[in-house]
Amino acid sequence: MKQIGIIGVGHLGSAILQGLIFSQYVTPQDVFISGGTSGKTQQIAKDLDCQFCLTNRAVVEQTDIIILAVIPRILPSVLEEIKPYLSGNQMIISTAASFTMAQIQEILTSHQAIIRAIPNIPSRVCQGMTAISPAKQVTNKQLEIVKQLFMAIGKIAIVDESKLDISSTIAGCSPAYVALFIEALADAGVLAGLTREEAYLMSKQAVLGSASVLLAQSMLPAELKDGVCSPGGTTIRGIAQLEKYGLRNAVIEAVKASAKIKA
Ligand SMILES: NC(=O)C1=CN([C@@H]2O[C@H](COP(=O)(O)OP(=O)(O)OC[C@H]3O[C@@H](n4cnc5c(N)ncnc54)[C@H](OP(=O)(O)O)[C@@H]3O)[C@@H](O)[C@H]2O)C=CC1
Ligand SMILES: O=C(O)[C@@H]1CCC=N1
Repeated sequence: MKQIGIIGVGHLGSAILQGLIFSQYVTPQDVFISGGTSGKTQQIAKDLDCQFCLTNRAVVEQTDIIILAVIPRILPSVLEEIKPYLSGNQMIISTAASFTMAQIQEILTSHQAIIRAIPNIPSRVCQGMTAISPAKQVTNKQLEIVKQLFMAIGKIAIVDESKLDISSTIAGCSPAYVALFIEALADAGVLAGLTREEAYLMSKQAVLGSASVLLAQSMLPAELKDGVCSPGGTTIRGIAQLEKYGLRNAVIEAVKASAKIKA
């Protein structure tokens, strides 16, 4: 069993932590965590019965795999801080969006085992999606360990680093887009008289069920849409309004903005 470190236990770091424990990929006592100055990390360690470290150095000194889940602005200082304590066979996994492998390597210089992995918040309940891009120097054995780790908390895709920004948007940012859709759907239900509780249950379960049937039956979204739209029925009237108000274009523009695509 490997010891896992998580440096930065905010929204994403805590989702990875909970997912890894929930999946029984690790026992809580094999996870070492450190955070910022808010005191939240100590509380999380207490709640989940994992090991709280006062310093990032202490995490590095006790673990084999180190997951960095601090915001990109803080990442350079954290990399500088841990660099003197890294040994050759430790794996560094950076979850930072838009912080490139070259930028990490420039700071860590000789360290070889570096992986960029962009998971998402549903990892918390082992329904995550992680795009993984290893440095060229990462061995097959090391990559297999990283794959197993993220497969414990969801699905994975190994991609070239050139595809990591767009993967991070499609899977990493999209839970926020989907939450907006669910909220809007529920708002409409409340407008028509459902209670907030009824509206959220119905809209959340409809989105979950839709994604589940698409995945389970390898169904195309268009097939699901066509199947729901009865001839002359209620759904097609709603679809026409979604097209009128530009749902597709709004989503495409959102992705372009998140991924900084200029097309
Ligand atoms: N949120 C998401 O859905 C996703 C995020 N990511 C990436 O994950 C990373 C973290 O994002 P997110 O979780 O949203 O950010 P948060 O702000 O929620 O979490 C960052 C955490 O870093 C801690 N921290 C601050 N300074 C230090 C330090 N010097 N050493 C150790 N820990 C520190 C903070 O602790 P404290 O609270 O105590 O200050 C905080 O809990 C980013 O790089 C982002 O690009 C990638 C995919 C999805
Ligand atoms: O908003 C962000 O920058 C991070 C990266 C992907 C999802 N959240």
